[in-house]
Amino acid sequence: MARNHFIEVKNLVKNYGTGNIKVTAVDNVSFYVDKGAFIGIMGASGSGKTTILNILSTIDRMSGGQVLYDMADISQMTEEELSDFRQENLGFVFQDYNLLDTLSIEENIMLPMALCRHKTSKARLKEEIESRVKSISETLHICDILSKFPYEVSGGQKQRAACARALVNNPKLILADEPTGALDSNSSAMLLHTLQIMNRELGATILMVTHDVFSACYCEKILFLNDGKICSELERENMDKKEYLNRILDMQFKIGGDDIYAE
Ligand SMILES: Nc1ncnc2c1ncn2[C@@H]1O[C@H](COP(=O)(O)OP(=O)(O)OP(=O)(O)O)[C@@H](O)[C@H]1O
Repeated sequence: MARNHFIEVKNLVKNYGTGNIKVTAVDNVSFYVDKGAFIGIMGASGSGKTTILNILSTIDRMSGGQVLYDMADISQMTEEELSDFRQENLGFVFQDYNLLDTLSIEENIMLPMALCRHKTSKARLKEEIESRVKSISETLHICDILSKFPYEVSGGQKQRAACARALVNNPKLILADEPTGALDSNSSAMLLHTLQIMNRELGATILMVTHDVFSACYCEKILFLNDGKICSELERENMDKKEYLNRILDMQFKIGGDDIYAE
């Protein structure tokens, strides 16, 4: 069944600085993300991956072009509208988890819902929050650590808690920036599996920046960036994992993405 374009990025430009010190971090980039897709962005350091993610997350403003979410142009929104938009539509997973050490895991997960300006009554909101935290924690297998504090749990558990927090508001889009960057291989695999559950079972659209080919294998499509431009795209289609992995490695080698072939 055909899916709707959920995000449309049209001729996106981002410049930092001015005059002689102007850096074009994103140079006329266009792409789309379908509802329910799991898309990866890869490219060498400095190629503009995080800048694109920051613009899509509305944290950073674009210099030119358009970003449409379900046809709504975010460049036309006021700060207040952007803040509501973020809270209602987006979930974030970063490399460094961003959990607050003074709150328990459960309180960390609840935070976005508590901050959301809900129209429901306080009693109803409490009920809603508790049932949502319970169901997400079950899905992500973290029920047994809810009362602990972030410093009392492992990196992988922290990252799953961060995923739960990203998902608690039922966001339409999860933006993940190097989510496995600080994890060992077991925790990485668990986190990627978690993202897959978010995508397949909970219906979230995912856009993930990664340097890691094994993480990229989880994406149905990968955009490769070079010097602020999309230089190539790769879709998994019917490829098996090994073939997909090899194609990603080849593409990285071609664009000089990482020193994976270095001696
Ligand atoms: N706030 C800023 N001010 C000036 N230049 C910036 C700023 N942020 C990013 N840049 C520049 O924009 C370019 C793209 O940076 P960006 O962080 O998006 O790359 P990246 O692909 O995410 O890199 P990495 O993989 O190392 O995180 C780089 O040349 C970077 O130096």
